[in-house]
Amino acid sequence: MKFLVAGAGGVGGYFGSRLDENGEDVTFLVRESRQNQLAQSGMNVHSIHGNYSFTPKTVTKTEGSIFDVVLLCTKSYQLEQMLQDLQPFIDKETVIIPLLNGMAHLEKITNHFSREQVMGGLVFIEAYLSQDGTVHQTSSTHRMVFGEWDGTSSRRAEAVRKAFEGSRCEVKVSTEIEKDMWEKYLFIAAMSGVTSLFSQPVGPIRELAWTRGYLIQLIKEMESIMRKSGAHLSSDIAEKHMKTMDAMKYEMKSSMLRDLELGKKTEASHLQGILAELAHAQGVSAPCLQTVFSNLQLHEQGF
Ligand SMILES: NC(=O)C1=CN([C@@H]2O[C@H](COP(=O)(O)OP(=O)(O)OC[C@H]3O[C@@H](n4cnc5c(N)ncnc54)[C@H](OP(=O)(O)O)[C@@H]3O)[C@@H](O)[C@H]2O)C=CC1
Ligand SMILES: CC(C)(CO)C(=O)C(=O)O
Repeated sequence: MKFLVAGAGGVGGYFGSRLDENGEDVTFLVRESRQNQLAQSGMNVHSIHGNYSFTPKTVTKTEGSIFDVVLLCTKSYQLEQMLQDLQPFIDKETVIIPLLNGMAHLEKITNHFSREQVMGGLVFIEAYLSQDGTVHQTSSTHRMVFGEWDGTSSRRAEAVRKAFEGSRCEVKVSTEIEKDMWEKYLFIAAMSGVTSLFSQPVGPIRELAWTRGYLIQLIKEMESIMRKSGAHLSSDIAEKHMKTMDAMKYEMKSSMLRDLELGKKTEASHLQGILAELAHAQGVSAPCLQTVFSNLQLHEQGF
């Protein structure tokens, strides 16, 4: 099975490297500057689950050949360019597994290719690239979840699962991938929202009564907006997410907060922005969400 990892950043670099370490045929679709960096220094993963370094196979958008599976690992604001760049590597048998946070990317991908070619996917991990191109992986959780929209256990899903079997990361096929994605979306939109608003990791926020209360209210607002839009979420999802945040390491940051600290663009429109639009369309007031999103918009405008 030939894997193409589209985007060799934190997520793509980590899961692609674990596949390579597991003896699979992995190639990274990168831009020229990352290709040069990888040719010179190799792919280096520094992880609490074990380091791994190797010389990866890379391609740029001009060097097309067909792949069996694409792990799509860009930021949401890079997606449209990536979908165009991916075209030469994909035929109708290729399966695409997007690992982005959120939900809004799905329509763009299925419009560009087709719904049959796309499975649902998500990751729970803290991973990022440092300046020298090293992939740092710092969370105890390093899980990828994916699956068919109708929940069936297809041959292609099983083949992907098998490729990861025995690797150092955790990979699971879900029978409810759409629900899993909405639930992760709720989690990350709230967690990235509060960590960015208060410029703090999750620890101090969950421990101060006022900020904890704010986080709980934000989750409730977002949950209600999602349910009104037709999302199926577990009845106790808010409590489950608070439990997860309580169990996270004190210093755990969202990738959005890390991006803000580096003055980088964020996925705010894709995560909180879409929810703010839905709230507006539903005619509901969502003051915590609006504050979180306004904060992110001000950052994007350079304030
Ligand atoms: N990092 C994390 O811990 C987690 C991230 N996620 C989600 O995963 C997704 C990816 O995040 P993350 O890995 O952190 O992002 P990164 O910015 O670390 O990685 C994205 C990579 O994609 C590359 N890229 C973008 N467009 C192209 C293109 N057209 N051709 C080739 N390469 C391209 C970028 O390269 P370049 O530098 O050249 O732009 C970059 O290396 C996001 O949606 C995020 O929300 C989910 C859970 C955890
Ligand atoms: C919170 C975390 C690390 C959990 O996977 C995440 O999804 C992100 O920061 O984008």
